[in-house]
Amino acid sequence: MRRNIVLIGMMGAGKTAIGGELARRLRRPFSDTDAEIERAAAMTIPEIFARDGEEFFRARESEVLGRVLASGPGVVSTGGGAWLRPENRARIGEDGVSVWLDCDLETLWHRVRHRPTRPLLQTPDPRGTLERLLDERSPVYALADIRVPAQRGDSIEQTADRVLDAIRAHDPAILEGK
Ligand SMILES: Nc1ncnc2c1ncn2[C@@H]1O[C@H](COP(=O)(O)OP(=O)(O)OP(=O)(O)O)[C@@H](O)[C@H]1O
Ligand SMILES: O=C(O)C1=C[C@@H](O)[C@@H](O)[C@H](O)C1
Ligand SMILES: [Mg+2]
Repeated sequence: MRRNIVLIGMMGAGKTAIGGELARRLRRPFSDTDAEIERAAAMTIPEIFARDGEEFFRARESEVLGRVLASGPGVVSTGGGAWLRPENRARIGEDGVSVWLDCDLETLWHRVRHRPTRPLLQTPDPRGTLERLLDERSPVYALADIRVPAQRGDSIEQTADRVLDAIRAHDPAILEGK
């Protein structure tokens, strides 16, 4: 049963912000896998990357994702890399509808450039890194059930409206089911 609404996409696309808005509107529990990992580890994501490495983080991410999907129906915001692992995509497909918040490079860069909270962007050329990640990942994000454009001109409320319209068009039962 496709119970959960699962937001995927690049860092800065708005998964956390839009996910919280959707959960409030639908009165469903909201989970953010990055926040759950930080809470369980009592460390920030940059600290986990620095101490234990990306592979360790990815393993925790898959565990947390499985746990929050099983506890649905809810709204789940994933970390930007979660959808890239085939096992995570399969798990999301079993228990949720995947929604790609598709955001352009300029908007992403505008949102993430002043934040030191994304370890993958701690490179000599963070904008170039962001662009490369966007190019590499977009074909994989495109495997999501639903794509919603999420550009800078749109408010969080407008993008949340678009997500709900797109889910309704895809399968209205997702919004009705408890
Ligand atoms: N229209 C908008 N849609 C989404 N986010 C917006 C919008 N306008 C401003 N923002 C801000 O942009 C930032 C979006 O980042 P957010 O943390 O939601 O992205 P994310 O996809 O969860 O990234 P990550 O993968 O790093 O967790 C937030 O600070 C949010 O408040
Ligand atoms: O895009 C990514 O790979 C990441 C995005 C963030 O949400 C965090 O999950 C972490 O910084 C990695
Ligand atoms: Mg987030």
